[in-house]
Formats: sequence, structure tokens, C-alpha cells
Amino acid sequence: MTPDESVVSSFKRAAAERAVDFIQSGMVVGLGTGSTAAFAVRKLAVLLAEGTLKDVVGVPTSRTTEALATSLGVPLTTLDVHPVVDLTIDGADEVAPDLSLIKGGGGALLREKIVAQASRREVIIVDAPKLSPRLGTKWPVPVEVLPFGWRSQSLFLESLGARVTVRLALDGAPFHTDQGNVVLDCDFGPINDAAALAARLDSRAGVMAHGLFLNLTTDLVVAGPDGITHRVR
Ligand SMILES: O=C[C@H](O)[C@H](O)[C@H](O)COP(=O)(O)O
Repeated sequence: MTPDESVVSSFKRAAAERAVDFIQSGMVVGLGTGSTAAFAVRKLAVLLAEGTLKDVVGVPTSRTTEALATSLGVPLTTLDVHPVVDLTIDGADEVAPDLSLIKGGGGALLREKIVAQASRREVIIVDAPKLSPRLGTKWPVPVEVLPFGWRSQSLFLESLGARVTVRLALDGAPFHTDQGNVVLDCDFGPINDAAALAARLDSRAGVMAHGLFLNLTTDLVVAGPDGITHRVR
């Protein structure tokens, strides 16, 4: 890990551990996906092991998070058993001033959005460089599409003005999400009307999810050289 990476990790960890302070015993907690959210899972596991927190169960937003939580002894549940989540802690790829997000850099966008929509409180944790003047400035919008007809979806997304890249796995084959879908990363550049774009994507058959998370964030915890800030929407 380079010095810069270790500094970024320290900020991610600081934001994550601050968010874990919001968890109370007895809660159903949404467990996000990505490197920042992983710090939150680790901190939660420590607090449960030492008895500081009790009777907390987690709803994982990906198989990766499920495996991490299981390995650390964090009790898990499902939305079938607990259809309402008290508090979710998750990361983001880009955060706009109105707390709208781009998520899905790790491919977990569909389950993350389902859990976010089921949550009373959605706490987003980021390091400072994730902050952006407008969505799309720093990160493409991941769009999860059914493998059936994905090339037609690519043409549709290009017609909306995106430069489309099929996300590949490490072996060079197309990446597949936990649901077996394909991810098309769509570079729209800075997005003027995220709500209108989200509506267009939501209305397209075969688009299973997109990374525009609008009106879902309740809290934002940011860590950077100036310390940790917590904003409530
Ligand atoms: O699909 C992945 C999620 O949306 C992550 O929360 C997001 O990509 C941020 O990940 P990281 O905390 O590793 O930057």
C-alpha cells in the first residue's frame, strides 16, 4: 500500500467508525459494500465481540459483505425476516452537494438500493475526494442490465449521451453482479438533471438498476485532512 493509499484508508476507516457510533443495541443494520463499508463491518464486529453492542443483526448488500460479516461473527438476517432496516451504513463513489450519490463502483448497486429504500436511515461514509460539485463529474453511472439484450441497452444509453464501457472482471470477461447481470459504466459527464436521467433509466425494460441514488441519503459522514464532518439531510 502506497503512503497515499494508507492515508485514504485512514480517512475511510475514520468515517466508517464514526458512523458505527450511530448503531444501537437491538438494531437491524444494513451492511454496505466496498472498502469504506468494510471498515464499518469490522468495527461493528469488534463492538459486538466486546459486548458494547448487543442483539444487532446485519442485512448484507452483497455476497462479498455477507462473507466478510460471517467471517467476523456478525449475525446476519434478511429483508424477508426484517423488511425494515433501522440504519444502513454504506459508501459511495461520488457525492453531490444535495447528498445525491453515484454508487455501484463495486457492482453492488441493486441490492444496495433495495436495502437503502428499506432503511429508516441511510448513512453514507466517504473520504473527502468523493465530494463533487455535480454527479458525473468524477464517476460514470453504473447501469446494471439483464444479459438478455445488453447490446441494445448499450445503444440506448449511448442515445442518452453516454460513453458506454462494459465492465470487465479481472480475467477480462464481462463482470457479473450477484444477480448475474452485466454492468455498463456510462460516462455522461456532469449531469444536469439527475432525476430526469434516473427516470429514463428506470423506465427502460432490461435495466435492473442504476447507480443514481437520489433522495436516499439521510446522513453523510466525510473524513479528510480537516477531520470528520457529519451532515444530516
Ligand atoms: O458497489 C459498490 C458500492 O456502491 C460502494 O459503496 C462504492 O463503490 C464505494 O466503494 P469504496 O468505499 O470502496 O470507495
